[in-house]
Amino acid sequence: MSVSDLQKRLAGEAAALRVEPGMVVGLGTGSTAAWFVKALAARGLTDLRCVPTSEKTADLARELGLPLTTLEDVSRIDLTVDGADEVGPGLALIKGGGAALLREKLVWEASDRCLVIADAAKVVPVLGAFPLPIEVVAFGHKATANRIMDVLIDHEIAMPARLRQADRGVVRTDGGNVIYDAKCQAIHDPVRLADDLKLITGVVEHGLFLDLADEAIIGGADGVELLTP
Ligand SMILES: O=C[C@H](O)[C@H](O)[C@H](O)COP(=O)(O)O
Repeated sequence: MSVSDLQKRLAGEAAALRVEPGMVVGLGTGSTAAWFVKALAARGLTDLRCVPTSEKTADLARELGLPLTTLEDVSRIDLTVDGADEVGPGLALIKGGGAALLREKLVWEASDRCLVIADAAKVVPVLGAFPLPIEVVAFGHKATANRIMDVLIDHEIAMPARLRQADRGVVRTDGGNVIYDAKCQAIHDPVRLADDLKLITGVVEHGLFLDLADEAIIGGADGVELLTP
């Protein structure tokens, strides 16, 4: 197992210990969240109800026997545990590397507590080295991308956002949208960028998760470290 996988696993296992019987739990998406899901299933807690943030996580949870529910069927979620692509100052995050940002944000915002789990390399002094995912409605997405570019230029970001592609063509999210990844290098004003992106018609969501994480468990060389905003 690679060093980063080991650190992701440590963080996921530590997070699973935070879950108590009877809780409604939000299950994040990605390789780190998958360690959490496996560790949670291994605890065999009773009366859990789990809200997955993607079809992929739902498949894994189902396979491991975790009881699933939906955001429509629960009024609140007690605790959501999820990974991140970057963890910046104040626990500002970039998420969406796995294309699950919209469902993730919906689940996070419905949660009483959000716990982010990551390996040490994800902790950064300034957000933006990881390309910022922006989820866009497929209809007219090139026109929307032009308007995204205008906003990026206003934020002194010169690189155009790129339509995310995979081996099988353009990536579609679980909701059928497409993703543009913006190489920002450094996001100096994440709050203003988040607001400006949300004002563009056709932008469904972006991967800036600001003021949402209550705590982070970071897996490192010497075990886990806890971070708070
Ligand atoms: O859309 C995916 C999510 O936001 C993931 O939580 C994020 O990309 C981190 O993934 P990983 O744990 O695989 O690095």
